[in-house]
Amino acid sequence: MSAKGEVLFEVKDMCKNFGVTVALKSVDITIKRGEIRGLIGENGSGKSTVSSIIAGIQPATSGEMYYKGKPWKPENALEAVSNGIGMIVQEAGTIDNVTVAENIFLGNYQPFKRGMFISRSKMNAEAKKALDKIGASHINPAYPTHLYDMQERKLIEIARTMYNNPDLFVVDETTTALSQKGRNLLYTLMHKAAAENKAVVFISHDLDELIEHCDTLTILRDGVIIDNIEKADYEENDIKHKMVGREIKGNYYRVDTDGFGEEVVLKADCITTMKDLLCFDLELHKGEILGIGGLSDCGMHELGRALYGLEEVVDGKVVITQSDVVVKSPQIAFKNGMGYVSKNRDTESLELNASIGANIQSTGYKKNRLFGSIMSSKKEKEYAMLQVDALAIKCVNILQPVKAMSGGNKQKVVFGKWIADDADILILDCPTRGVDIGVKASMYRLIYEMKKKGKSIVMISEEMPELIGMADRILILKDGTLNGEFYRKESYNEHQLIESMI
Ligand SMILES: Nc1ncnc2c1ncn2[C@@H]1O[C@H](COP(=O)(O)OP(=O)(O)OP(=O)(O)O)[C@@H](O)[C@H]1O
Repeated sequence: MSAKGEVLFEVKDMCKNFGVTVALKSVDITIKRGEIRGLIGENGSGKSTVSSIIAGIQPATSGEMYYKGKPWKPENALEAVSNGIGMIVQEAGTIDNVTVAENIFLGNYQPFKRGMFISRSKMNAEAKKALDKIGASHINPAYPTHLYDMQERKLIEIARTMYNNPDLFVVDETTTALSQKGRNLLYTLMHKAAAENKAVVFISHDLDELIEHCDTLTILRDGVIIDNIEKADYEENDIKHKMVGREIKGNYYRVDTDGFGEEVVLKADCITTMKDLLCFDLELHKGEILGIGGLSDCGMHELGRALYGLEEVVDGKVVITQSDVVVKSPQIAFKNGMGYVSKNRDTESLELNASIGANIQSTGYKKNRLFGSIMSSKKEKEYAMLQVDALAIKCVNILQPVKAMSGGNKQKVVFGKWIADDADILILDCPTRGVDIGVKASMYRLIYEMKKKGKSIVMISEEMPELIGMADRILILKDGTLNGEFYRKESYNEHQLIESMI
C-alpha cells in the first residue's frame, strides 16, 4: 500500500503559451499522497491551465511531469482517466441531449455491449451505483441530462470522475456551481480520497473553504508559482497579498444604510412557473438593491429567469411599471431597459465564439450607432475598453475570442456588458461567481454606483455575506415561496436570515 507523504505527482519547469499569451512560466509543483492541495490565484493566473495539462486535456509547451515515479505525457484525457487521474472541469462537462448514464460512461460503453447492442438496463444499473457512491441517489440515470439543473449536472460529472476511483482527483472551481449540500458532498469525497492516501488538487476562489479543507496552498500569479504554504502557516492577509501582489484592504462592501425610493419599477404579481415557483410576489423600487437568498434549490435562480422573461410564467405576470410592459421574453425585457447576468454564463450570457469586444458591445447598439445601422467603431471600442479597464479583464486585446478566456474573466465580460448598457433594472444571478477577491471589490463598487444613479438591482446570491454586505432589503425563499423579509436599515441578523432559509 502506498504511504502518506510519498510523492505522487511532479510538475517540473512547465511552460504554456497560447500564441502571445504566456499562461505558465516555469512552474514546479510536487503533490504528495494523502494531501489536499489548494491552487489559488487571480483570474487568469494559470490554475486551470496547469491542472488541465496534468489531466491530459491539453499539452504543455515545455517542461516535464512525473506520475507515480514515471515520466507522464498523456495523449489525451482518456489516457489520464485510465491511469487514475480524474478532473472535474470548471465549465459544463456534460452533454444535454443524452441520458445521465450515457454522460457517466461517455464513450466507454464497451462493458455494456451485448453483441452489437448496448444493454441500457445494465448501463443504467451501473450508473446508479456511481450516483449512489457519491450520495446523489436522487438523480435518475435513465433520464435525459437536460432535465437536471446546473448543480445536478455537476454531480453527474462528479459521479463520472469518482466511478473510476482516481488516485489524483482534480476539482476545478466546482463549488460555485453547487448548493451547500452539494459542496458538503464534494468535501466528503475529497477528504475520503486523501484518507485513502490518494491526492486532491482543489481550485477555488473561496479562501475560507481553501483554508478549511486544504493541507497545502500553492499560490499562482501571472503563471508563476509565488509560494507554497503549509496549513500551520496559513494567514489570510498574507495569502491575499501574495495572490494579488498588493495589500487587499478588509471591507469591500458598502457601509451606509441609505434607503431607496418609493417608486416601484418592477412588479411580479403572483408569478407561477412551470417548475413550481409558487405564487411569488415581488416589488423592486427605484434605487434599490434587492437581495434574494436561500438554499440553492429554493427557486431563486428560477425567479431571476422568470423576472427576465427566460422562464415561462404560467400564471401571474412580471410588469415594468413605468411603461406598463409585461415581460414575456428576454427580448421584451432588454428593449425596455432590463439586463440579466445569468448564473449559467456559457450557455445563457455569452457568445463563446465571438470576441470580448463583440460580447460587451452586444448591449450597446443604440449608444454606439452613428446613423441607421452604421456603427461607430471608435465608440464601440471605447464602450468595451471602459469595462475591460474597470474590471481588469485579462486579455491580449478585445478581439480575443471569449472561449479562450479563463472562467473568471468570462464572468467579468458578462458583468461588464450589462454595466456598460447602463440598464435601469438589472437582474444579477450570482454576479461574482468565480471571480477573484480583487475584482469582486470592483464589481460591488459598480453595483453600488448603479444604485446611487437610481438604478434598481435584483441580486440573487448563495453567498450570505455578499447579500448582507450589499442589499437594501433581502428576501429569503424556501421551496419557491417567500419565507422572510429583512431590511438593511434595521440591521441584518445573520442567524435569523439563515434560520429562514432552512
Ligand atoms: N485556449 C486558450 N487560448 C488562449 N488563451 C488561453 C486559453 N486557455 C487559457 N488561456 C489564457 O491563459 C491564461 C491562464 O488561464 P487559466 O484558465 O489557466 O486561468 P485561471 O487561473 O484558471 O483563471 P480563473 O480563476 O478565471 O478560472 C489566461 O490569460 C487565459 O486567457
